[in-house]
Amino acid sequence: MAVNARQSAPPPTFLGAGAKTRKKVGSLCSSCSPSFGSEDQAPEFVRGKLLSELSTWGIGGAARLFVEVRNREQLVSSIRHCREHNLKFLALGKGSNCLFDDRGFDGCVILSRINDMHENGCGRYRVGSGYPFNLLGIHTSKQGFGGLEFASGIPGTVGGAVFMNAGADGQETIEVLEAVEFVDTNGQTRELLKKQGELACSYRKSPFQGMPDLGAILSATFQLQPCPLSRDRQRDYLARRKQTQPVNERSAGCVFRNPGKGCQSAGALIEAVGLKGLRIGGAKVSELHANFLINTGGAKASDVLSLISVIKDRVRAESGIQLEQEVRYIPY
Ligand SMILES: NC(=O)C1=CN([C@@H]2O[C@H](COP(=O)(O)OP(=O)(O)OC[C@H]3O[C@@H](n4cnc5c(N)ncnc54)[C@H](OP(=O)(O)O)[C@@H]3O)[C@@H](O)[C@H]2O)C=CC1
Ligand SMILES: C=C(O[C@H]1[C@H](O)[C@@H](CO)O[C@H](OP(=O)(O)OP(=O)(O)OC[C@H]2O[C@@H](n3ccc(=O)[nH]c3=O)[C@H](O)[C@@H]2O)[C@@H]1NC(C)=O)C(=O)O
Repeated sequence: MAVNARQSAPPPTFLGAGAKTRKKVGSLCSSCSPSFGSEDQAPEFVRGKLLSELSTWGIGGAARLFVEVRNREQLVSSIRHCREHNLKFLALGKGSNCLFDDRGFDGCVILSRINDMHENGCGRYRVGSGYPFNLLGIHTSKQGFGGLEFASGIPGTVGGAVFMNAGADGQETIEVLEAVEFVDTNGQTRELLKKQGELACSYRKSPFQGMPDLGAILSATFQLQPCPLSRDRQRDYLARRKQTQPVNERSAGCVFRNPGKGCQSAGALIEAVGLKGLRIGGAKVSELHANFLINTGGAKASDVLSLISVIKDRVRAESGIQLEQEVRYIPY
């Protein structure tokens, strides 16, 4: 699935010539960063950041512009800045579900590192979009609250998990999600509430995918229930994951969605057509779990895309099933 970055438009003129090296190009202009307490808090835009450093696959060329935001004001201001300069942008978490193009991204990558957490002691957690999802799974399970045990092995952020409606081990993010706060492309903050029916999700789908005026997710509120078995369950899920998935290799988790009821899982289908271990360039189908494609070193996005194409063709030819990608390909 190719992803359209938000607000496709010509690059801004203030950037000057593209640089190969990481180089600061300046902070937000004063007209679009009204709410900072001090200059020190203004996010710094960096030119030429290598996206291979920001994706679990370790693949991708340079971003035209990159900014890391650590609080809501910085995120809102960064989005307003992109809008004012007609700059396309995308929001990024841990890059565990993205395939960046070998040429990079001709826009601004906004990395959320908004890590605040507020808990009420009764299973309600309001967490910033950059909070690591795996840590949230461990933290909540240790505190005896159930519902996010599955998260402890997921290498993404809260923002990415909400956006993808992450799931594993029979649990899904939506089941315990109460509210999501986001900023739209005009820089306005808004909230969607589950009790109002505004968070309808299905398998790996959330209302945020395809939302035309989504800027970026700011925070999510989860309501969990007391569960004495939560910590044991979380440990069991993690142990099983380590046995069945190549967790120590460079991947982006499962590449294909499972086809659905009555069908085998995508991994089983790929194994059945004999493609485990198939290699194109530096990319390889995992020997442990065939729905994982590994960067064995120096893999290009084009290697991964070729492997995806071969897998789809072979599975369709031999089983009649059309596999669909779960990972998001981000074109230049
Ligand atoms: N079940 C499993 O074992 C695994 C699951 N995963 C899944 O992948 C997810 C990836 O998380 P993560 O690595 O953080 O995501 P990524 O950084 O890979 O981003 C994936 C997409 O999510 C969107 N996104 C990320 N953060 C935000 C945000 N703050 N606001 C709005 N959109 C956002 C972006 O959409 P856009 O491009 O439109 O801006 C982006 O393309 C996990 O949470 C999980 O769902 C990954 C690995 C293993
Ligand atoms: C990895 C991801 O999520 C994973 C999640 O971690 C696990 C655990 O709950 O369940 C899903 O995998 P999955 O359907 O392959 O689950 P598994 O339990 O590993 O395998 C299902 C069945 O397929 C078989 N299988 C799996 C892989 C393989 O190479 N060969 C094979 O035969 C397994 O033996 C099992 O009988 C999610 N994948 C999808 C696409 O839904 C991800 O989202 O990135």
